[in-house]
Amino acid sequence: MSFSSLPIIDLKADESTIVDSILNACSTTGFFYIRNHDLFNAQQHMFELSKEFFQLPSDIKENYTIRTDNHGFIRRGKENLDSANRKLIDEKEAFNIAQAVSRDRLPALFAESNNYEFITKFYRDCYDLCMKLLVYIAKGFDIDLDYFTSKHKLEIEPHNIIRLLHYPPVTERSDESIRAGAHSDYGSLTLLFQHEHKSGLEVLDRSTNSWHPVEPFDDMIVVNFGDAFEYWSKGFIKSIVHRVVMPVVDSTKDNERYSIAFFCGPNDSTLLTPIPSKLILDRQFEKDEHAKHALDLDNEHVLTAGEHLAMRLNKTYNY
Ligand SMILES: O=C(O)CCC(=O)C(=O)O
Ligand SMILES: [Fe+2]
Repeated sequence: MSFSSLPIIDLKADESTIVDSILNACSTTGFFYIRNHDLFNAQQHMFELSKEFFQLPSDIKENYTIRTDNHGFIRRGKENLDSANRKLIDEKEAFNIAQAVSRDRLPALFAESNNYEFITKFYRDCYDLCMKLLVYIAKGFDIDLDYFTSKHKLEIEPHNIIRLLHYPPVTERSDESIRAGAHSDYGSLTLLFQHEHKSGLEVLDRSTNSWHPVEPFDDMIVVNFGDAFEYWSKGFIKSIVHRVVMPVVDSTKDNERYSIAFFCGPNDSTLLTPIPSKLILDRQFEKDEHAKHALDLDNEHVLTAGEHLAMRLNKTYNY
């Protein structure tokens, strides 16, 4: 398994194969594809809704501007995912849908009964898939099977976000912009749905400082680990740095891109302390440049997932 051919995990394989291959992905790339999931039709419908939403006039979209609860619309130019590089502006717009948000915080398109019901079900399916993966990961680390799932309780305060992303067409390429700046995700797991085979996503191999493209297979979900796992595993699992680069401009090819991310995050009070696994018992946390920048490792006080999330969001948005 390597960055030039990211691991593919087949959810229809037998359990021990899945557990072994996820553990292998954990210790190598931190990014993998999953195949044979049941979300393809739902994902296509979610993309249709997303396209309809982003076609609305800006003033309507801006009625739902993001607030500190991380729910709402993020206009083009508002977000800078690479908080270490303030000059690069992200050429994208996004809509974050917080779980269990009240209907009046949703645009009419998403609040409409059938669509609301559909989005609620899509949410639940993405959450359930993440919980399934968390059980496999716990098995791989030989710890209690509910070790991770018990930190993602829906009835406390769910920290899951569906994020619809739209990267508008590009007619001129500029070195001053990027589609999504280099960053790691802040929670535990991310599911990323790609669409119409539009590429641009790249992952960083932190050991060699080299970028590798992630091929867009629409029928496979890309999964990556977020910062919580780097803390929990003392860096055995890396929260992988990724970005979306500008497309090559070719007037014969449409380069508009849509993607959808499902960010799964632990409950606020979850401690970011090492998991009780023999696999990492004697491990020393490697503090490379990214870990120093994104994680608060020199602090004596043990961070909670809520504190970490607040710190990362503050660096990303200026509300
Ligand atoms: O659009 C993509 O492919 C990636 C988006 C992403 O990494 C993010 O929003 O965190
Ligand atoms: Fe990301």
